[in-house]
Amino acid sequence: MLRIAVPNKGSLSEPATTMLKEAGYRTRRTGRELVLVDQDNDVELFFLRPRDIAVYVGQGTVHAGITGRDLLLDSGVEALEHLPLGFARSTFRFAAPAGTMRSLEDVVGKRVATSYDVLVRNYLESQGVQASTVHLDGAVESSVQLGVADLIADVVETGTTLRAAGLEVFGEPILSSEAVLITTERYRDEPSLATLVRRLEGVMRARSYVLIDYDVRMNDLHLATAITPGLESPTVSPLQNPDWVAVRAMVPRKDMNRVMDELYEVGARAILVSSLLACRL
Ligand SMILES: Nc1ncnc2c1ncn2[C@@H]1O[C@H](COP(=O)(O)OP(=O)(O)OP(=O)(O)O)[C@@H](O)[C@H]1O
Ligand SMILES: O=P(O)(O)OC[C@H]1O[C@H](OP(=O)(O)OP(=O)(O)O)[C@H](O)[C@@H]1O
Ligand SMILES: [Mg+2]
Repeated sequence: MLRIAVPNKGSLSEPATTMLKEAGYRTRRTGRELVLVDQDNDVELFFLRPRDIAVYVGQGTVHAGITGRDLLLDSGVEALEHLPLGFARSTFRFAAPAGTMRSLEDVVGKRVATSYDVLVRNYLESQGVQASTVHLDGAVESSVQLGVADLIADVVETGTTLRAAGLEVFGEPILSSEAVLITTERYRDEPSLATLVRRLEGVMRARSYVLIDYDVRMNDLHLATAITPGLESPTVSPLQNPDWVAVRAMVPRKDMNRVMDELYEVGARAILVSSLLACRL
């Protein structure tokens, strides 16, 4: 039975559970359930702290897990990033009181507060910068004002937390992070893991594509299908009126409105867009 570690708290927890649910797995009924056996899918889900997931996976006690790329790198564990999952996207950055620091050179000899000490120390070392780190569990943004550090290195999504603390990012991003499915060399080729991966990929595809249907005059078909080439080739079906055909194709969700405008321009009508529930391509 495939054992999968799932974040039980924090920013990763809810989207990870939603994604597994969309991939057809059972979800826990209460936040207190620690283990869930999903007999139908032959998997066991372990709800663990996001920070600990790389450790469990690295030890081989679970076959795979969902965590953040930043947490994986900070764990120092030799687990593999198997599949990026496209949610909980963030950057990991240095920040200091507005206007005080511009580049990495300004970090030399300073105290950097962070919850990700290993990640930060490795980065500083790779850049040849000598500085010390101060470990804090969270709310790192307050550390400068409270005098325990000169700058911070932390997760930044919208930047709202930084601004509220009077801080400003500087220098290059240390890392771009998102949720990732991790495993180890030992289990990477397990068939049951491949099934999980295919299902998660199916969810991501279903989220990033929409299905578009429209009718178009036979004479304009080549113009319309050039706009919606689909993945392999669009489906073209006859209509009762022999001058018209119906077309169905997949379109990237982000392009949906532009594609509808362009189709309308070339004479397509009855343009319908629907969401996909799941897909296997
Ligand atoms: N605002 C955010 N936007 C996107 N991802 C985030 C955000 N905050 C944290 N993350 C991601 O969540 C993971 C951190 O997990 P963590 O358990 O620390 O979540 P959390 O929301 O910080 O919860 P808590 O602080 O309550 O433990 C990291 O991969 C991090 O990049
Ligand atoms: O750029 P923003 O959109 O403001 O998001 C980034 C903030 O979100 C996370 O904090 P969280 O709420 O998890 O609190 P924590 O510091 O206690 O982990 C992260 O540690 C940043 O503080
Ligand atoms: Mg946090």
